[in-house]
Amino acid sequence: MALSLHLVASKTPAGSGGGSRLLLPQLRRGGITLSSVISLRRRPFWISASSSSDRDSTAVLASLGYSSDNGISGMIDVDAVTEAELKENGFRSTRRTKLVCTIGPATCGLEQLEALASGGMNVARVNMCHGDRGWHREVIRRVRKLNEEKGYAVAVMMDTEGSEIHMGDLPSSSARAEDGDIWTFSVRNFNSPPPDHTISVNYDGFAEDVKVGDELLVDGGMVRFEVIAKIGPDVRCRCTDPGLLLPRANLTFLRDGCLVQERNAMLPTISSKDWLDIDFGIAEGVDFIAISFVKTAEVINHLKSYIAARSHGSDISVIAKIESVDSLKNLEDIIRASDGAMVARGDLGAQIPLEEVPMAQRKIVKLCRKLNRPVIVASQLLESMIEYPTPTRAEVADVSEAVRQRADALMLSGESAMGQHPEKALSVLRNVSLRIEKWWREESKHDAVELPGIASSFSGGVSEEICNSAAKMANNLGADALFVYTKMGHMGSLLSRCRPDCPIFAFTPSVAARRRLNLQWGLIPFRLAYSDDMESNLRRTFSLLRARGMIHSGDLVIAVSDMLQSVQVITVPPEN
Ligand SMILES: Nc1ncnc2c1ncn2[C@@H]1O[C@H](COP(=O)(O)OP(=O)(O)OP(=O)(O)O)[C@@H](O)[C@H]1O
Ligand SMILES: CC(=O)C(=O)O
Ligand SMILES: [K+]
Ligand SMILES: [Mg+2]
Repeated sequence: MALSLHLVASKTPAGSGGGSRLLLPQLRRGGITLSSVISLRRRPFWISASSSSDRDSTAVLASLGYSSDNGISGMIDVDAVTEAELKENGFRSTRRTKLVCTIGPATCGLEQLEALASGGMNVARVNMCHGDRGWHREVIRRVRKLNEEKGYAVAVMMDTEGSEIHMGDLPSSSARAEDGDIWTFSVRNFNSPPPDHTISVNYDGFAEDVKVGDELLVDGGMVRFEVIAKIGPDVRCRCTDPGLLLPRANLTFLRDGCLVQERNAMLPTISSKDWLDIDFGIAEGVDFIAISFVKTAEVINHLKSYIAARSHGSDISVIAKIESVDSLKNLEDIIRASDGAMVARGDLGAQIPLEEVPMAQRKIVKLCRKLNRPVIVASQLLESMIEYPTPTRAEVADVSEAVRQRADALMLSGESAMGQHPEKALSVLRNVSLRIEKWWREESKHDAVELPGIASSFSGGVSEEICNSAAKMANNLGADALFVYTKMGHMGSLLSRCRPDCPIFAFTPSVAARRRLNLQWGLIPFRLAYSDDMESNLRRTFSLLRARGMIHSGDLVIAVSDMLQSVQVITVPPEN
């Protein structure tokens, strides 16, 4: 199909020498209202520029159809935190890295949830390993209630238990294993809490699978035991690396220093309990389902068909947790099949040598960016803050590195679920993200990451090219913001993938798409009904955002739309 492009300068400001791209920033600073439209296929490409006296700009706006209302009216939805941040700091310095908080006993109350929401939590995660469905239902409903009543836009992620081996509940919230202590790991069913120094294990084959001499790792090696005897359903172990035992902690075992994996192959990635949890998640309308211990792309495809059949049009994103050797082997296929990925460093560090985890993280983050899937870096980012009010310098360096790698999101686990300082931990993530992002921009480190074409259709290819060009234009012109009108969020994600210097305002008519966009780097999602008349959309958006003090006349905006597949460069006009 031939694309014909026409360039028409509709009006040239006196003395400006025309509307060349390099002149655009000067034109703007010189008080010139300038707009250009590049439209592929359905419209000619044209650029117009005018001086910014009110009358002239009004004339240009009128020529753009700005004065005609197309009948769509109503409000724009933006969350309370974003609005406050935009007003306070101006939108250039809004946070680009998104934050996920695991909700547990320390944060499940309405007030605590609100403190996290107002502290910048973009996604609340509930881990189905812990608590019962009633508990999780209550948390999800509280988050929704806060969204509805207080104007937050926190998305909900449900994380499946998976069928890996883990410990059962403990008589209290934690127990300490000391060096040389003898503990019994048992597959017996205990009706009440197990006796002292005894831990129940969820997998019936456990006692058969382990051998005397094996090393048993709790939580990826936070505590270690040596198997010293097997007596029927009981496995007696001696503690070799002391530490804290937490309820439902994951168990792995090593034989001659190597991970024992046979049993993994026997168990399904999604257990029968997980399927019930997934039904629960669909019924509660969660935004993301994170699948633990993914081994292949098939399981993701299967789950996505299942969700499509059951969720009646509502769209739930499936996040693949990369936390096993198998998932690393099939990484690209898994990420292609999923809607996003999580670098689940906790369990990953139990399956591969710890010193390999940073490389795996980097590889996963890069690949997700290439394939345009949001990626979350998770586990132990601020582990010491479970207990202490300030992080270690090493933890801050770790968070900085994830931000520098431009991961879409960072996640708190125990720090927010059961720690002493959930809000402080969140504020550390927020402050470090802001600082490192600012540093990155000051250094003007435009990414050298090569973004391969990923579209499977011509139209998809056009969207991709438009977003790549728009992001580049925004960087080169020093634009204040990118605007993207995106029905399902796809164009929004393509822009996010470019990691441009300016923030991306994403307008979508869908409440669910808006919440999902919350997981993606640099996107500020708004809900807005819009028409296929871009000029009118822009006029409305400008007036709605200007009225709320979120943009100002004179700001340079690059607008992209998925309906027209167009790019427009426009200066926010003065109020009429
Ligand atoms: N709903 C909950 N109820 C009680 N404790 C919880 C809950 N959610 C989390 N926790 C506590 O917080 C700790 C960290 O939570 P998180 O969900 O990140 O566990 P994890 O073991 O790292 O994740 P995963 O099980 O997915 O590998 C858990 O070990 C548990 O002690
Ligand atoms: C988050 C998670 O599942 C892990 O790190 O293992
Ligand atoms: K889990
Ligand atoms: Mg895990």
